Amino acid sequence: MTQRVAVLGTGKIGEALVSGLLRAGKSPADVLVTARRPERAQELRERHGVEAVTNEEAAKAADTLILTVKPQDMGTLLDELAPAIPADRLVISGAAGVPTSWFEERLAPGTPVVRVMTNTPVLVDEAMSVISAGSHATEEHLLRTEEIFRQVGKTLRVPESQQDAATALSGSGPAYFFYLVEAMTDAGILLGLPRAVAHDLIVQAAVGASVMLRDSGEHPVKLREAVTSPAGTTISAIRELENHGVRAALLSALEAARNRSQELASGGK
Ligand SMILES: NC(=O)C1=CN([C@@H]2O[C@H](COP(=O)(O)OP(=O)(O)OC[C@H]3O[C@@H](n4cnc5c(N)ncnc54)[C@H](OP(=O)(O)O)[C@@H]3O)[C@@H](O)[C@H]2O)C=CC1
Ligand SMILES: O=C(O)[C@@H]1CCC=N1
Repeated sequence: MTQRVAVLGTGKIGEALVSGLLRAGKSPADVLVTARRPERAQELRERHGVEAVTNEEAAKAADTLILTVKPQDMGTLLDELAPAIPADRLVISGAAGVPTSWFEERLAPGTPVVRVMTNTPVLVDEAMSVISAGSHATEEHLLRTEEIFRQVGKTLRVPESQQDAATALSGSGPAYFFYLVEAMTDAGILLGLPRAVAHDLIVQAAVGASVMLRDSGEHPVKLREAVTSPAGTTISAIRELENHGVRAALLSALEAARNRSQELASGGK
């Protein structure tokens, strides 16, 4: 990877990506960042040894521009940036909801745009980055995008029509697991365990279950059945989950996340 990459709007996801690229061996000289507050720019310089520049300077100096501001801030960023972006730059949007056509309408004709939905496991090189091409993005642009995001985990190409669903499952996905761990740790407290013990037990159960899901090749139903003994403890818990409509709640929750992603299509509020 010899090209220069700029991350514009280096917040949580942008910084996680920068740190991942540097961990993977990219030279700090080939990574530019932008921030809207001077103290944030200074923090990024000190933490990562990268150059913090203005959005306009980034657009001139980098071949690949990765936009990681919030969807609601994308309009302001594009107003400032669009006139400064040469049409040969690859523009990658990391924002939820906003379609590639929205960028294409604002950028010079023919500018290649790729939409990527990654997730916070970028921080531990276990991200899933879901990638879709805009109408001017070629195979070369997709390969360049995959090369960047492969440094921090897995990548998957999907048609852009699937991006809002992918955002609901994968972009937001880690939050659901953190929420479950938090709730199950509380349950441990209810059962009289010290918080630290409850936390360690649930986190290790989550890690073990995740590795089995990824590596065993077994369907999750089979894995769950193997835990569920006749007249045992697990089925007693599962009955309560079913009584409380947890499966239905998950269907509704992910549908709501998909719907919210659709609402963000125009940099929604
Ligand atoms: N968090 C997540 O799990 C995921 C987030 N995303 C997407 O990533 C994007 C960023 O999310 P996240 O990292 O959580 O948000 P953050 O608010 O942490 O990061 C956005 C950053 O952009 C900065 N910013 C805003 N406007 C400008 C501008 N005009 N010029 C320069 N910098 C600017 C903000 O500055 P300031 O610090 O001053 O607010 C902030 O630091 C969103 O579009 C989101 O949809 C995608 C996948 C997962
Ligand atoms: O909650 C959000 O809108 C962002 C996008 C996916 C994960 N976090």
